[in-house]
Amino acid sequence: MGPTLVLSLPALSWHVGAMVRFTRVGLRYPDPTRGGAGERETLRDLSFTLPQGSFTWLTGPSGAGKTSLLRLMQLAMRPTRGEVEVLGAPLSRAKRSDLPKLRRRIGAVFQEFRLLPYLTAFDNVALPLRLAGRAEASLRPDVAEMLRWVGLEDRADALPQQLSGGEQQRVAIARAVVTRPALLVADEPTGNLDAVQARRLLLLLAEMNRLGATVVVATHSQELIAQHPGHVMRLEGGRMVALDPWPYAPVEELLAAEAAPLAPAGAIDLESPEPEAGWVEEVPEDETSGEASDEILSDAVSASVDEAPAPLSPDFTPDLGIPAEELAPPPPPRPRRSIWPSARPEAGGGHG
Ligand SMILES: Nc1ncnc2c1ncn2[C@@H]1O[C@H](COP(=O)(O)OP(=O)(O)OP(=O)(O)O)[C@@H](O)[C@H]1O
Repeated sequence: MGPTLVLSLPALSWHVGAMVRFTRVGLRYPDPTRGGAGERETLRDLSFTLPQGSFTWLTGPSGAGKTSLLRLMQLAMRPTRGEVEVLGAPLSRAKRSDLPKLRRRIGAVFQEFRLLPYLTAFDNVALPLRLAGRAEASLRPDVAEMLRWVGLEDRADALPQQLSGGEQQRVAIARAVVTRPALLVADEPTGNLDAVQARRLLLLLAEMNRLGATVVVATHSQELIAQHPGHVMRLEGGRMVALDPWPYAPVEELLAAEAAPLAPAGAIDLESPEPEAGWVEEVPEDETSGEASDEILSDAVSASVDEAPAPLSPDFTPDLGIPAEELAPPPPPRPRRSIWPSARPEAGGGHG
């Protein structure tokens, strides 16, 4: 037998491109009682790169800054200092008008589910596809497929208020992934789920990753982390204290970042009213009213669906120790257009 070439997947991933790059990022929330000046930095001096196609667990104690970090990755707010680059676009140079387009390629699941209360589960999941202009006939099977994946096929007609917290969370997850985002960020996505549903969700995230999405999941659950290989980034007090198993930013890059001048807080060149440091442009808590919410939601959750995708792999059977009877079988292959890509986009060389 000839010599075997062993490639480090993280190294390979690095060469195919960065999905997320933070360079000396700091975040300080404005304190309205102090004229907008923040009391303390929530995130401090974060520098790392997440390669395309990687799967990263984000962990750390409550208040460490995990949600804040995910919101920066989702482009829901800008940092107080440093540079955030997502999907190849440096936020400091992005125009405000560019942000919705970028955000459409990012799927996000946060602890507040932000479902539209007047839409059924089906319509909540279908919304980003409709906003992206998908024809009704083609989107219906995809939405049904997603609802099956999250185990809610028989609750498609229920309104959010008729669903349990865990069911609402699963609708939010289905909505985040139905658009096949290039980057998927999830904040405690199993927080309201029982063990079986949590494992099903993990299968879904793993499948998304296998199909090319870069996935970042914040969780307190070491049990969840142990169930799926991924890189582990640990935050404490807004600082990164552990990067396992490989350094996210090459040394040369960190050194270059040290030498480069930092963008001062507030210097980001966005069109129209300059936001305050920690500016947040996101879906409001109260989404009880119509069109305006839809418009905002379109930025928050919709994604372009301009490629002809293939179905979830029918032979997808990751071994997570789940009894077969606990899992509904993955949907059978169908000779139709579906939401899933046939190959990893842009040669994503992930791992996981
Ligand atoms: N909008 C905000 N305004 C002011 N301070 C905030 C805001 N959001 C978060 N913080 C503060 O920033 C710090 C980090 O919060 P964050 O939610 O990012 O942490 P976390 O690690 O996700 O916590 P948890 O695990 O409890 O969800 C906390 O001290 C929190 O109080």
